[in-house]
Amino acid sequence: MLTLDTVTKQFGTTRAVDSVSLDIARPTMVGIIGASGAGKSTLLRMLNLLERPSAGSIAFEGREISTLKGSRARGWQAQCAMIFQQFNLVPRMDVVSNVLHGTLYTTGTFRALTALWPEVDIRKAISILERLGIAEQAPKRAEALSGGQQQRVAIARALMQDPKMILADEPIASLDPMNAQVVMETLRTIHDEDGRMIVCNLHTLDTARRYCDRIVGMRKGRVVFDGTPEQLTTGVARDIYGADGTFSEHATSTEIRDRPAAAPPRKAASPAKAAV
Ligand SMILES: Nc1ncnc2c1ncn2[C@@H]1O[C@H](COP(=O)(O)OP(=O)(O)OP(=O)(O)O)[C@@H](O)[C@H]1O
Repeated sequence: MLTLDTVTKQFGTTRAVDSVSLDIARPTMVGIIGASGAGKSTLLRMLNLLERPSAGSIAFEGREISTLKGSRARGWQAQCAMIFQQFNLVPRMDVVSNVLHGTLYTTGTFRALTALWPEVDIRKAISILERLGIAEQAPKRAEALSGGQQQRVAIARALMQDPKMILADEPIASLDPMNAQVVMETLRTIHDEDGRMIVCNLHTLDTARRYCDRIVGMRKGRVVFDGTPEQLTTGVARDIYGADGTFSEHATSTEIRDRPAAAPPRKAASPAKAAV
């Protein structure tokens, strides 16, 4: 499904991503972990063409995407929605218009400039907001919402694209533990219910273990771990982070492990499942 073959990204003398090869055979929830500067964001940004590889290839369903240009590149970006740590909403615009911006890859900017959204799109946007539990926020300005609500608006905007894959670059890094939990459960539910691939950069080990089927550990641009949550032991994590014996998992924890039993149904991760 998604195949990276010796993908490298060089910025001047910095090799941000170094010969990364990954094969993800079916929609999976993948977590990418690693210390700051390990290359996680650069890897994600290459997947949706915000950056181009210096070498190597990225193929989705057998089609090379890293060399796509113009409308073909935009077509791929529509299938490969991205959400960011800082939400990237238009703060003074109402929530539903922010969500409708998710259609721009397919409809062009004219709609946004004129705000002439087709009723069918408005209904779709509201139904996505309902699904994410924030429909009552639809008329409010985005800036009036909490961080967790804003990130759910960003997820709604991504879903408006009906993407095959959602890329999330540190989606909970700006959120408190409760909002982080809501956002991660939202992404997991979208994965479970819609069968969309989700690739998520995460700073916190407990979050990666809890929500992802497969975890990729990066260090200095290279993949140094690729396995299941169960295989991500403290010793392995210490290697990924290049830490010594004083390494404490607590330092990378969002402390959302002990949430009450209100979690949505979650597929159990298994070695067979993750080995894709
Ligand atoms: N546009 C750029 N120009 C030059 N160097 C860059 C650029 N983007 C990233 N880098 C460098 O590439 C390396 C990897 O950065 P990247 O942001 O991908 O790491 P990261 O693992 O996502 O880090 P963080 O968790 O802090 O976001 C770093 O050394 C960074 O300074």
